Amino acid sequence: MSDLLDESEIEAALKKHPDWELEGNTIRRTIEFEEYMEGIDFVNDLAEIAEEAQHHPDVEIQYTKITLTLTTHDAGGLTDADLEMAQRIDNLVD
Ligand SMILES: C[C@H](O)[C@H](O)[C@H]1CNC2=NC(N)=NC(=O)C2=N1
Repeated sequence: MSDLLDESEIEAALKKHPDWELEGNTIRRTIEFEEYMEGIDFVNDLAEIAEEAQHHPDVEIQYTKITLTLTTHDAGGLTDADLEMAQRIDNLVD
């Protein structure tokens, strides 16, 4: 089982990933796209990455606004797997 991150590790991670916010035992990022299908294409690209990593964000689609929520369900909170996926998502967006 992955080790849960402690408060200082989470604080450091959020400084490294300023587009993400702590929400309980998850981190969340919202991305606004110009067009609906741009967001859908992004979600499809992300799904490939998540499946390869076997670490899947929760995805909320609100027209052109995509909200991603990361937590490690098997561990009941945030782990390094979430930080690694947050970095991969940031790379995909940039
Ligand atoms: C067997 C499979 O690797 C596990 O169920 C994976 C799948 N994707 C996952 N995604 C997330 N976010 N948390 C998990 O604990 C998790 N576990």
